[in-house]
Amino acid sequence: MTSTLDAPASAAAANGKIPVTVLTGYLGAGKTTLLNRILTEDHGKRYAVIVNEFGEIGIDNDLVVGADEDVFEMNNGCVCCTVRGDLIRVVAGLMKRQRPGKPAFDAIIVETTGLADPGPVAQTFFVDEDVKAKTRLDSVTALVDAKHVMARLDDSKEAREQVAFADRIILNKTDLASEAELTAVEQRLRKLNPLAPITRAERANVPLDQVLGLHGFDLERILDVNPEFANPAHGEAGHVHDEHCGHDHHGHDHGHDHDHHGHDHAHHPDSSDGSDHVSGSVSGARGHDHADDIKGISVSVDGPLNGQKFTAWLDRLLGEQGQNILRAKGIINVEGEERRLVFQAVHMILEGDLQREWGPTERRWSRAVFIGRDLDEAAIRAGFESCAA
Ligand SMILES: Nc1nc2c(ncn2[C@@H]2O[C@H](COP(=O)(O)OP(=O)(O)OP(=O)(O)O)[C@@H](O)[C@H]2O)c(=O)[nH]1
Repeated sequence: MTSTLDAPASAAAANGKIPVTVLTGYLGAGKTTLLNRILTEDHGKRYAVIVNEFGEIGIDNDLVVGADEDVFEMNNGCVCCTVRGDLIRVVAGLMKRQRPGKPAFDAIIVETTGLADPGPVAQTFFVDEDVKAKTRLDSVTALVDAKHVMARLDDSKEAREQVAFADRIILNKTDLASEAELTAVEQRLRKLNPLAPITRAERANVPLDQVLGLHGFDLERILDVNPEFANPAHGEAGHVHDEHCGHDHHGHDHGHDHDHHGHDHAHHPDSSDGSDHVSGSVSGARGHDHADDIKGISVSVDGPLNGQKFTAWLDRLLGEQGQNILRAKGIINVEGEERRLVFQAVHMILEGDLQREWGPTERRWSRAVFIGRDLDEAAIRAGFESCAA
C-alpha cells in the first residue's frame, strides 16, 4: 500500500503540473461528443486527448475531431492489466513535447473505454513517480446517459463503478428523458455517489469549467468543492435546497462560504450529526436498491479523533478492503492539532495532509465518506467512531 498520510506538503498541489481529467462514462454516454466540444471550442488552450480504445482497432480516434497530433491512442484489450504501462508511456511522450515558454499542453484529457473501471487510470497519477512529477490528477468526470443509465446501473458493475468513482457527474441526453425520470436518475446517482455534483447536459453542453480545472483531487479542496457531502439528495428528508442543488439549471457555480455552509447543515434538524442521512438514503427503501452493491457511506463524529488510532484504523481498513473501496475522502479533526487533516484514497493508495487551521466559527467535526462495493457499513461506522478521542 502506498501511504503518505504523514506527508508534510500536499502532493496534489498544483505546482505548475499539467492537470489531467479522466473522462469516463458507459458506452454511448456522450464522451466523444464532449471531447469534440473541448477540442473545437474557442478557448485558446491546447489540450491533449488520450483515447483508450477497447479492442485492437481504433475507431474513437477517428471520431474525435481536431488536430491529429493532439489525440493519442492506447490500444489495450484489457484495461485493468495494461492501462497503466500504456498510459505512463503516452504521458511521458507528451511531456517531451515543447511549447515556447509554456508546458506542452494546458491540460490532458484521458478518455477511458466505456467498459473500464476508472480506478487503475486514476491510480496511475499517484503511483508512477515520473508521471506524478509532471502531472496532477484534476478530476474524474463521469458522463451518464439519462435515458439508459437506469438499466445500465442494474446490469453493469462498470457503470456503477464509474458513477461511484466520479468527482463530477454529467447527466447527458436530458432531451431524451422526462423531468420525473431525470429526478429519479439523480436520486439513484446520489445514492451511489453522495459526493459528486451532478450537472445536466444536452449534447454534453456543459461549461468547460465544470469539466476541466475542478481540482477534484486536490486535497486542499476536497469536500469544499463537494458541498453536497452533508446534504441528503433531492426528494429525501432533510435535503437543503441551495445553489449547489443537482437540479440547478443556472449552469454556474456560485462562490460560497464553506464555513458557513457547514453550519447550515449542522443546524438542520435532520443533519445534526451528518452521519445518517446519506447512508440512510443508500439503504432506504425507495425503489432502486436491488442491484446497487456499490454504495456511499458517510460517517462523522462530532468532535476530535485520536490521530494515531484513526491512522491505524484507516491503514488497516484500506489494507484489508482496499480492493472494494473505490474512493474515500475525509476531513478529520485531530485531537491536539489546530489544522484539519484531509485525506483521500483510491483503492489502497492513501494520501493525506494537515492543511489550513480550523476557522474560529467552523464546526470542528470529523467526517469521511467511503464509496465502494460490498462494504460493511456498520463495521465502518463503528470503526470510525471508535477513533473518537
Ligand atoms: N439525443 C441525444 N443524443 C446525444 C446526446 N449526446 C450525444 N448524443 C449521441 O449519442 C451517440 C453516442 O455519443 P458519443 O459521444 O459517441 O458517446 P461515447 O460515450 O463516446 O460512446 P463510446 O465511444 O461508444 O463509449 C451519438 O450518436 C451522439 O450524437 C444528447 O444529449 N442527446
